[in-house]
Amino acid sequence: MTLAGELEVGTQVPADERVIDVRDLRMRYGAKDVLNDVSFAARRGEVLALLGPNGAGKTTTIEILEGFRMRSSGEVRVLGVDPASAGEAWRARVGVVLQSWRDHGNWQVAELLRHLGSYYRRFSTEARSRPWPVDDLLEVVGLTAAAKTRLTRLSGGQRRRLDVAIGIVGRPDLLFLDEPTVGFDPEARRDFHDLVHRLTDVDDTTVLLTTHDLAEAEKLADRILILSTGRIIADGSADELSRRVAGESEIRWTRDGQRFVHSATNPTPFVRELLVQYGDDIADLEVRRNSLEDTYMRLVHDTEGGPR
Ligand SMILES: Nc1ncnc2c1ncn2[C@@H]1O[C@H](COP(=O)(O)OP(=O)(O)OP(=O)(O)O)[C@@H](O)[C@H]1O
Repeated sequence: MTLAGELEVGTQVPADERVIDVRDLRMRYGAKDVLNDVSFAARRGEVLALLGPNGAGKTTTIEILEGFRMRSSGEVRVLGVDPASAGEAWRARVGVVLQSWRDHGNWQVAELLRHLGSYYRRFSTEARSRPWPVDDLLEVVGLTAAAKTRLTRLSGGQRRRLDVAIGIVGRPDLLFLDEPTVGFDPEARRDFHDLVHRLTDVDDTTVLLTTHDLAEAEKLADRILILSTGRIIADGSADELSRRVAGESEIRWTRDGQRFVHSATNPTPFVRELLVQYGDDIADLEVRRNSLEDTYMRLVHDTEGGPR
C-alpha cells in the first residue's frame, strides 16, 4: 500500500515511526461522501497542518483520529492503536483542544487545571511525568495573572489559552488542534506559536492542527497536508509544495532611490545579470518565491476546477 505522501512529494515516514498512520480513510454522511481516500502519516515530534476549503472534511478527519467519530472505512492507527476501540491509557496520551470550555463557569482557572490534571496522575511514566505542574502550565500558556480568575470572567483570548492549557495538561504525546488561534490577537498568536515550538522541542509532542491561516501554517508546520475533494492533494513542507507548483518568483530592488519589480521563472540568472550591470547601485534586493497562499490557491483550484 502506498501513502499519498509518497506519491505526491516523496514524504516517507517509516512504519515504526508513525504516530499517526491513515490509509484509505473514507467517510460518508448519509448519501454524501466527505472523505474518499485519505492517506497520510506523521512521525514523532512533527507539526502537521491540515489545510483545505470550508467543508473539505478537516474536522471530520481530526474527530476520527481523536476517536470521537466512527469512520465508514479505512485503516487508522494513532499511537499504534485504532482510535475507534482505544482505551483510557491511550486517551491520556492524546491531547485535544476543543472549542471553548464552557463548564465549571464558577471555577477558578488554576483550580480547574489542577482538577483536570489529577486525572492524568495514574498515567504518569518515568519518561513522561503527568500532569503538567499547574504553575508551569499557567506560565507556558500566559495565564499566570489569571490563575484565580473565574472562568466566566475570562476574555475570549484568555479562554482560548485555557482551552490550550486543558488540551496539554496531561502532557500528551500527540496534540490535536482544530483552528487553535481563531480570536487571538497578534501577540497571543505569537505566544501560541512559541508554545507549539516548545511542545515539540522540549516534549517531542506530535501536533496535528487545522487552520485557515496560511501564514500560520507556513510558520508552524514541518509538513502541510492539503485536503480537497475528499483526498490529500498535497503533502510536504511549504518549500516542497511551492517547488511543485511551477510559478514565477518576484524580484524587487531599488536603484538610485527608485523601486523596481520583475517576475522570472528562474530568478538566479536575472539577479546575476542585474548585479553585473549595476553592482553596488542595487539595494534592498529581495527574491520572493510562491507563497504558501499562491501554492494553496493553485492546487485547490486545479483540483476543484474552480476559477483562478
Ligand atoms: N454530523 C454530520 N452529518 C452530516 N454531514 C456532516 C456532519 N458533519 C459534517 N458534515 C458535512 O461534512 C462536510 C465536511 O465537514 P467538516 O466540518 O469536516 O469540514 P471542515 O473541513 O472542517 O470545514 P471548515 O473549514 O468549514 O471547518 C461538510 O459538508 C459538512 O456539512
